[in-house]
Amino acid sequence: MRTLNRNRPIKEEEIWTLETEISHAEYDLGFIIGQPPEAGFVRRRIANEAKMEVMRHASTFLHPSLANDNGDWPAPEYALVVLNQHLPRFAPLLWQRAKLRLCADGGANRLFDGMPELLPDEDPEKVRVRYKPDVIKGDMDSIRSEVMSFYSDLGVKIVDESHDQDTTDLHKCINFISDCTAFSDKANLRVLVVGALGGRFDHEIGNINVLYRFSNMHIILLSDDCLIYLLSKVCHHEIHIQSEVEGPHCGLIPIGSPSASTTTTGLQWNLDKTGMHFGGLVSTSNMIQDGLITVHSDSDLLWTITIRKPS
Ligand SMILES: Nc1ncnc2c1ncn2[C@@H]1O[C@H](COP(=O)(O)OP(=O)(O)OP(=O)(O)O)[C@@H](O)[C@H]1O
Ligand SMILES: Cc1ncc(C[n+]2csc(CCO)c2C)c(N)n1
Repeated sequence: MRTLNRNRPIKEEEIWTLETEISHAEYDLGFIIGQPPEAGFVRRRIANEAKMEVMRHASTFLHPSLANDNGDWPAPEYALVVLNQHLPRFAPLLWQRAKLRLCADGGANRLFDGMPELLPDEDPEKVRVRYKPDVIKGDMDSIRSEVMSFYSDLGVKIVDESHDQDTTDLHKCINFISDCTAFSDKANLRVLVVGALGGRFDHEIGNINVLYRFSNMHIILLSDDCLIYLLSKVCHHEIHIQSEVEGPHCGLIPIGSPSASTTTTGLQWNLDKTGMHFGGLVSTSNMIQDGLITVHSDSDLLWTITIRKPS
């Protein structure tokens, strides 16, 4: 291979040749055994893709008996954030699974009012004491005073950040979880956010923005009807469908930036190195066809899937 003379500018055709030589070297090293000898830069991309990590996703937290069953992979740990919207019917299940529980400001009202409604056979006061959050955090303009007093009397940590009017209450809660040392391995932490979808569109977009702002964390936004999370372009993704609790409708949305190439398997309408952008193709009303969905893309994508209603 030639060496470059760094004292003179490199011409475009020379870069191309250099790329091809690098690709040949990688090809010879066996990164891409079996690939046809196409143009060098194509081989190099394939080589890079072959080295990408696979991230595995499974909504076992919604399954009544499977919360920690993640196959051969390490069991996930959960944190729960309750937002200021109607509490979903599966909130008690997620609560039981979570190691850390937060309410974002008015989310505390929803917990206070909603848990006794979801458990109507029990004494409301006992339910409220049992479902006591670890932290209530936000700018505190929505929590009712009696709710604040009730939880502070129980020793709940209350973090008033009313001085910050530039980040949302959800953002403030995720900051708390991000700084929390209670989790042994943040890579196995899943942050479940209930009440995140439906309702006010600006809030929904603010919640989705938090997925991008904290793209190094695994945050799952939930409503009664569906869940969404971000599939980062730096990994290949395996989504293990929990068909008793989720599906069949799903979508892949290039919300942050367009994708020039996305490839999927396991869907009714798969993509094969297909581009997606707003104003062009976005994958909505797609359907699960297989228990395993794979996705790889040159762009971050939102994955969404419906949550089944109890029959
Ligand atoms: N209608 C809604 N749709 C989606 N998310 C919501 C909705 N209402 C509230 N939230 C979420 O719950 C969090 C707490 O909401 P709350 O009503 O207590 O405060 P807010 O003053 O409306 O929100 P913020 O202070 O974050 O702007 C919000 O940060 C947001 O993430
Ligand atoms: C450009 C811009 N738009 C809106 C807000 C207002 N805002 C954003 S997040 C938030 C919630 C605080 O809990 C509020 C009031 C801002 N600061 N900057």
